[in-house]
Amino acid sequence: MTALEVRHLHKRYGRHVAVEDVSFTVEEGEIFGIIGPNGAGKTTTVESIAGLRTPDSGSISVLGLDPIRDRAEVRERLGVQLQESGFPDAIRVSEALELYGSFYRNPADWRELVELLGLTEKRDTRYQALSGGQKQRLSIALALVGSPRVAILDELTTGLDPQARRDTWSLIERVRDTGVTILLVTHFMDEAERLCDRIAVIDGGRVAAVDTPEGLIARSSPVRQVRFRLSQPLDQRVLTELPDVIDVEIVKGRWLVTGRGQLLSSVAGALARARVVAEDLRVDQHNLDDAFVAFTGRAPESAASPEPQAAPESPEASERRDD
Ligand SMILES: Nc1ncnc2c1ncn2[C@@H]1O[C@H](COP(=O)(O)OP(=O)(O)OP(=O)(O)O)[C@@H](O)[C@H]1O
Repeated sequence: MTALEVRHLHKRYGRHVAVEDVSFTVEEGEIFGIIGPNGAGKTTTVESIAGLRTPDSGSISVLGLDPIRDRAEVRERLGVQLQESGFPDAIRVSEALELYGSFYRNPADWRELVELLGLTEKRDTRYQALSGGQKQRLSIALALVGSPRVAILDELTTGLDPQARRDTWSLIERVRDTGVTILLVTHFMDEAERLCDRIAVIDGGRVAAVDTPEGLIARSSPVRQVRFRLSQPLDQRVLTELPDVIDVEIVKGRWLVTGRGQLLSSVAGALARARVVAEDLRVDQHNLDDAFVAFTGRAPESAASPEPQAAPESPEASERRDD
């Protein structure tokens, strides 16, 4: 079943067009990523899905509901962790979870949530005394406290150290395993590649591509290279005549084979048939950073902000912030 459907979303702030034309669908149970340069319209898109912005045109469906018209129902089914939401310093972890839980018809058992998120020992700790990683985990717990079927996570691991980021990724996979569909906005290509089933690349308020991480990488760069040395001489035609091979070069005894498709297995098969052994074999791997550059013309902005401030929108705070 389709969890989210965005069709031709268009949103402007005054005369400035933030989202020109964005369409995508997210299936239930997916972790769906949104990546793109600063100012591309990612946050405006997810805030529109959450009912915090009113689109100028286009349509949005959240589990078959309209975020503006069916606001109360959508709020019950959609958990939101957005960028730069404030949270009172003195509130304790358990108090925050109980308070937020009280806003929903079917709140999750917050004790189970603190356990899922590794915060059991911090349940009586005040917000101001939590580390960046613990604040982030609390903000995820708060986004999940209403037992949502869909969760929006915006800049999930910005400001976290590498270990805390990896811990958060495992946690998100555990949350998905409980059946929650996740829409993830991220600046980190490693995060998107590791977590997302599919990704939309948004650039200049439009969708540049939607695909699996592997699909985006392959589409952005169908050409691959294999490098190796050979212990015995080999007639170059053994490789140049392979259908996947575009070019073969030998530089200082090192073979460099450029090609498409299943290049590595084609080359390995040909070498095995010729009974020569490749040494020091390397495959030049493209990754999502390369795909990002190919689709947007810019390098990904992955600089983390020093102080994570994320906390989810409370239902009160999430009154529509329309301009
Ligand atoms: N409330 C607002 N009023 C006016 N312009 C806005 C407002 N919010 C965002 N914008 C502008 O709309 C465009 C899209 O912003 P948005 O925050 O959706 O992009 P983004 O892709 O999430 O960017 P980032 O990665 O930097 O968070 C930007 O040019 C931004 O400056």
